[in-house]
Amino acid sequence: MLEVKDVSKMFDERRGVQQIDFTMERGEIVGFLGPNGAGKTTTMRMITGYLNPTGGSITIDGLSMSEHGAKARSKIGYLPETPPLYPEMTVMSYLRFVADLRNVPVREQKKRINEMLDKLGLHGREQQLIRSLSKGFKQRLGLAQAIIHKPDLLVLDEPTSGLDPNQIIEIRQLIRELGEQHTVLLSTHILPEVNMLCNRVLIIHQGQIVLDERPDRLGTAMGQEVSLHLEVKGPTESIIQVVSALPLVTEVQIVGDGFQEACRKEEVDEAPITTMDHTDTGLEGAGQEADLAVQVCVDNYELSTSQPGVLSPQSGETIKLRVVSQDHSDVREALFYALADAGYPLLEMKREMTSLEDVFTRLTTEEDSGDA
Ligand SMILES: Nc1ncnc2c1ncn2[C@@H]1O[C@H](COP(=O)(O)OP(=O)(O)OP(=O)(O)O)[C@@H](O)[C@H]1O
Repeated sequence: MLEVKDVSKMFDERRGVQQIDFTMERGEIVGFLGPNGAGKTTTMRMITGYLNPTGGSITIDGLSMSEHGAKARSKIGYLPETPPLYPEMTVMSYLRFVADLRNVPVREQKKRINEMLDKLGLHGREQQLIRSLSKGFKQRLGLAQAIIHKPDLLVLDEPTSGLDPNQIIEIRQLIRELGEQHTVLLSTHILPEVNMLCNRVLIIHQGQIVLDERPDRLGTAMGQEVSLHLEVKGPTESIIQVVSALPLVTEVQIVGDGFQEACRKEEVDEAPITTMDHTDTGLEGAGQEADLAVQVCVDNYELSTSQPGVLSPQSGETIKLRVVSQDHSDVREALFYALADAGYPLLEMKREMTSLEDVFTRLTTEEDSGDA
């Protein structure tokens, strides 16, 4: 529904945005992140038609912003960083004013304004002067002016900035609800807000998009392995055999206390992490005999899993494993059933996620290099 293609806006040689390229599909809530001065507001102002790009094209629902500006703008609602409110107007007179401005048909205006009062919790404040509203209520009114004409795309520039924690929760809830009916582009400096609200994240740095990814795939995008952490009850070797026999499992590590305990029993030097590589077992399908060419490596000490009893914690003991799968495939169900079938209770399983904070810091603190 939105296509931003090769869009640039240079204010001078250094400042502005260069060759921004991304699309948004209907129903998406996209978080737009970047350090101060990265180019978020400039990009949003071009998308909403407030600023003309120096190059590239912006299309909304097939309508080019440069050729069909008014029609394209009618499909967009925009809440700038500072809501465009008139302090001397009452809430009601302001809503009438923006309904006119946004060409809401006169016969529909009363109903539409009522919907806005309902949706944004503004009932009872119709006659209040805008200047006497709290910041949270001003933001609600700002959202009302952005959606009064039922736009397809909602562009929100730091909508929770400057609000107190309660107001932030309220506005986030409103954004979540609005996201059910509108496509939303949301800029923010609050990274957890993106995890809470968005199904995609764009990071802009020094005027260029440096990341476009789903929040749950950040690790993959950064070339990091996605791994599962398991806690399983039962004998170490047998559990390792069961887990490593799964065809898509490529690596198993024993982590944490269980293994240290097992090592001490055998008077092996303390080694909290072991690695078992299963990349080349030749397994092709589930249920096949596993050629357990698997070794548990502890520093220079190697233990073959085919020698039973070498690592055998007492019954009732649990082990913690880190499991990596081929091409980040989802092996959670397979692990669950394999361990259940083998009679080893799975006590915990969680995915190790790369945090948005890590990714943001890595992508936006690099020096201004030639290819930045
Ligand atoms: N009207 C303007 N004239 C000159 N330079 C400008 C203008 N507007 C923005 N800039 C510059 O363009 C760059 C991008 O600014 P922009 O406001 O888009 O960043 P931002 O990511 O929204 O930052 P913030 O998070 O601080 O709001 C900055 O270097 C800024 O100084």
